[in-house]
Amino acid sequence: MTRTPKISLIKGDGIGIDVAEAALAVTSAALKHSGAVAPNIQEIKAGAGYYAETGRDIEPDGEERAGEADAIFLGAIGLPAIRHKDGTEISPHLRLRDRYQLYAGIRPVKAYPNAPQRLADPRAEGIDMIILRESTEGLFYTAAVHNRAEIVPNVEVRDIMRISRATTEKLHEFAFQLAEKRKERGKSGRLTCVDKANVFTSQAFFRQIFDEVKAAHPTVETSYNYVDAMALDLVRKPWEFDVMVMENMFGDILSDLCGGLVGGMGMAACGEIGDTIGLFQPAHGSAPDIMGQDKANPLAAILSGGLMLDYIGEKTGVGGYEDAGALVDKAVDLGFERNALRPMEFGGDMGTKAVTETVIELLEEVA
Ligand SMILES: NC(=O)C1=CN([C@@H]2O[C@H](COP(=O)(O)OP(=O)(O)OC[C@H]3O[C@@H](n4cnc5c(N)ncnc54)[C@H](O)[C@@H]3O)[C@@H](O)[C@H]2O)C=CC1
Ligand SMILES: CC(C)CC(=O)C(=O)O
Repeated sequence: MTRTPKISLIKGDGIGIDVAEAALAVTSAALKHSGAVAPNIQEIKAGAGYYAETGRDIEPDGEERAGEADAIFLGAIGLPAIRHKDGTEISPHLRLRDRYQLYAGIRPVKAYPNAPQRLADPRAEGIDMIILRESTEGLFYTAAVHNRAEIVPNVEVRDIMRISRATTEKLHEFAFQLAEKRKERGKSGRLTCVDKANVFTSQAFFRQIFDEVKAAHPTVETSYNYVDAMALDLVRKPWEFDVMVMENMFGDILSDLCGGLVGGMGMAACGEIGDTIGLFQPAHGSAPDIMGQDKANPLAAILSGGLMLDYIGEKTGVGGYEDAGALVDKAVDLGFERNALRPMEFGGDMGTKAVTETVIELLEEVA
């Protein structure tokens, strides 16, 4: 008998709540079209709003329960007005990344027709690449939520850039396999190691492990870029890149730059994969400047939902999930081709609900 996949749902704060609901509506419609069994969804309360009410950033046992599912879906967490005494924000999702070792943060960057290309060069229309952001260590290793920084109150604070062999080997292996898969699908499959190996020993170690893993993947075309030059190249010739692998903080920053290249953060999907579970969320935050106004672009969340269906299908073998993930991508592709998806985020006339309803209608056509 087919088992029922389980999803842990954390809606979070601000527009995170709206886009998570949009992603659930779309994924549930896609699963119906592919004839798959509906997942069992268990909601977990967490976030800045929850902290303001209860003094906890996630409900009791929430971290453990999140990990009992096949996948976690998260809207966004944080509200700048709600902070800890040390000035940092509420971010229990960083503990989830750490606890479940979600080391491979996949962030697709794709230019769609009729969405704004921020670069005048016509080659920008072909942007289709992936940022692979290590998501458990690097400079986030001492994120305040982990309580690992070296602090001399009011005198000095040291955050640490941690690059471990165990995590970095897995990350680079994932990167090479991803590059190979993309080459099979007709992309260039070129893999760029983005680091700061000219200055930091930790980053030279990151590159050393890249070279070691490369030896087992001789057919993958590789290159190196220092992170500062990478920022330059993402503006002057992003079409030359396919998969870029980097430590956590570099990936955090460059993925916003890449979101900007293809329209805005409402286009920036994300899947954070570990050995036993994956967490899927849009790469953006709670966008307090537009929350409660039906202005958020839900497509980053919807595309992240598509990534989640694909992941659950591959992980559990339950029928219809991978097909449903592909349907979500097809519906979004068709919507942009036809100019039927016009999010307010880039000057369109469609709010969160209208974009979501349109994707659901398009699913009927592509199914
Ligand atoms: N993974 C997460 O949960 C993240 C949470 N945050 C938190 O979110 C809060 C706001 O952070 P910001 O730095 O303002 O980043 P943000 O990503 O929430 O917003 C940056 C800009 O992009 C716009 N934007 C973001 N998503 C959008 C969407 N789907 N549709 C249309 N416009 C969108 C916002 O309106 C804003 O102008 C903070 O509390 C921050 O800590 C920030 C980034 C990631
Ligand atoms: C608010 C942060 C915890 C979110 C962030 O920057 C991230 O996605 O890593």
